[in-house]
Amino acid sequence: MTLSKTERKIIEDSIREIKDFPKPGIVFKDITTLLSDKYAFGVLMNHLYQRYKEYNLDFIVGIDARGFIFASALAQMLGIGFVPIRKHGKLPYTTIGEKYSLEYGVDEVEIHIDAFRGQKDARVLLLDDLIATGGTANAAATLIKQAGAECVEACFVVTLTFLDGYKEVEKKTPVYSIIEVK
Ligand SMILES: O=P(O)(O)OC[C@H]1O[C@H](OP(=O)(O)OP(=O)(O)O)[C@H](O)[C@@H]1O
Ligand SMILES: Nc1ncnc2[nH]cnc12
Repeated sequence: MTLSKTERKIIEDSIREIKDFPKPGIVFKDITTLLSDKYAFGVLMNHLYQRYKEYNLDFIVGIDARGFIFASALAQMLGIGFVPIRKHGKLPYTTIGEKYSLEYGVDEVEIHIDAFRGQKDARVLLLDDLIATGGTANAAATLIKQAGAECVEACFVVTLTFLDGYKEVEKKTPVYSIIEVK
């Protein structure tokens, strides 16, 4: 299920760019303007539905916080479960954690140990709004495996291809990007 040039442009044009946020030199891709545009959000979610309905998925995993929006919506459309990967200290039950590098220092994401409800080799899609350095997505893919599931693909609405983050994730799992920023 391919996305037409027109559909891709509708999605691309709906994402606002904020220069120098959160710090000088960063061009922040603001997806709030995509979400509030019912047409663009619909084009995106319909494309994701058409693509992933054939994947025989069991769960969609979303990453805290922007990833939750797309992942939970898609899980409902596909009629399957949603699983959150959260920043350290936010999940209430027993967790597995994975540290990753940021520009300065380290951070950690976590998943509930029973996130996939005991289902052996559950087929999982990892979905996030954006991949930059790949630290977050890499850690998330590791956690999915450690929690006993198979990450069949990692999908990003926006991939910053001028950074190599996505290449690291591709070593573990296929990567699918809607918008590539060169
Ligand atoms: O590829 P990376 O360099 O790891 O960066 C990508 C991550 O950064 C953003 O989340 P952020 O941590 O800013 O959290 P938020 O969704 O709560 O804003 C984005 O939503 C990704 O999850
Ligand atoms: N340029 C960017 N825009 C939005 N979210 C980001 N997360 C990391 N880099 C980002």
